[in-house]
Amino acid sequence: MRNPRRPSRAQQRELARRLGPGLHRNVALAGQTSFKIGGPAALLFEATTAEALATAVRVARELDIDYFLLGAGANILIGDRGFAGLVIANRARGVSVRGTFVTAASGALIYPDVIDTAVAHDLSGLEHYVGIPSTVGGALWQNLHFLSPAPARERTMFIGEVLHSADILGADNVRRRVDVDYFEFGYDQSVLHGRDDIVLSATFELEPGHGEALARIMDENLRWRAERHPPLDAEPSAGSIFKKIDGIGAGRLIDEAGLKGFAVGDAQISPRHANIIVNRGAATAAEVCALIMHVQKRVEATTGYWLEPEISFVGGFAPIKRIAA
Ligand SMILES: NC(=O)C1=CN([C@@H]2O[C@H](COP(=O)(O)OP(=O)(O)OC[C@H]3O[C@@H](n4cnc5c(N)ncnc54)[C@H](OP(=O)(O)O)[C@@H]3O)[C@@H](O)[C@H]2O)C=CC1
Ligand SMILES: C=C(O[C@H]1[C@H](O)[C@@H](CO)O[C@H](OP(=O)(O)OP(=O)(O)OC[C@H]2O[C@@H](n3ccc(=O)[nH]c3=O)[C@H](O)[C@@H]2O)[C@@H]1NC(C)=O)C(=O)O
Repeated sequence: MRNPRRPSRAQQRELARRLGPGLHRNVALAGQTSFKIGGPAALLFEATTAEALATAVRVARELDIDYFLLGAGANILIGDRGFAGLVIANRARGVSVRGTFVTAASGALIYPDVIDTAVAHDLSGLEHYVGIPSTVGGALWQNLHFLSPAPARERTMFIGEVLHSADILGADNVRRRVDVDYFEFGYDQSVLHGRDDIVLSATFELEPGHGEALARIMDENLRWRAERHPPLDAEPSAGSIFKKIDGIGAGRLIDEAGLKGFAVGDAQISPRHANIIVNRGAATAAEVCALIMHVQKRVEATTGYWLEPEISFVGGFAPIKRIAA
């Protein structure tokens, strides 16, 4: 994304008039991301319903104000200079059940909001994604995935497999209902990457399940994550930093390059998982970027592969100090 522009006074006045309460100025963003990094938002609007979310996006577009839609902030790095435009924080979290269909507002957390509701109704299909920080909108954006249940764990399961339909605000500012095919899901991929559509709510079609079997899958998956990933509460991160290449995990390549534990300031390649950068306390976005560039060069030199970041970079970034190779 290009550096966002600061809205003029006239744009800010009109925005405040049309959005009313819920619009705040100069809001710290670091605490609203899983990385705990990044400067402030010049303007932030809290959307607590799908209607408020649609209105905020529509108004920002009509007033030509740069905006960013913030989900759980689990897959982004916000620059140290923050976001000079409007951040729309998606806090629309309602979830409802009708038969085997679960409908959730796009700001609902996959876990616990949606999974706990589904499991309480003995519905199966979403329990695989337990413990992953993501809103429903973020999950559709990236086609959230996890391994199939133990012991086989023979394939990757995708949230697109259980999506029935979604309500979106199209890039043309028109609300419509679309079915699963609209999203053109792939691995870490959906139509949303290339189109300015906003997911307002999603409906999942699940299967009747059994409480014990669902609980077993959730326990095993939580244990799998706890054994491999640094704990988010103690070691803030944005999950996997780099994409897989030709089915090869970036973690393996970074590990082979001998970079586990390597740090730039407080940004460190997790000693536990080489594809995760952890914030040891006061890491800046500039340090994370310097570390990312260092990893790219070292991995290319040792393996021939060029790693592409999997996370999104949001807002304004201070100049990055290069690390000597
Ligand atoms: N598999 C795993 O173990 C893990 C996976 N993740 C992934 O990280 C993401 C975390 O989601 P979350 O924290 O909520 O997202 P974020 O707040 O991190 O935003 C990430 C991107 O999602 C897009 N987005 C968010 N909400 C919507 C929406 N309602 N409609 C359209 N696009 C939206 C935005 O794209 P844009 O800029 O185009 O508006 C944004 O750039 C998920 O995709 C999840 O799959 C994260 C950690 C671990
Ligand atoms: C954590 C995320 O998603 C995760 C998701 O939770 C799990 C389970 O489905 O599969 C992927 O992780 P992953 O652990 O397979 O990540 P990769 O970095 O690709 O590493 C996998 C490979 O590297 C090896 N590996 C990993 C870490 C390490 O320190 N050393 C090492 O050798 C593993 O043994 C494995 O062979 C997703 N990551 C990506 C980039 O696809 C995320 O998106 O943020």
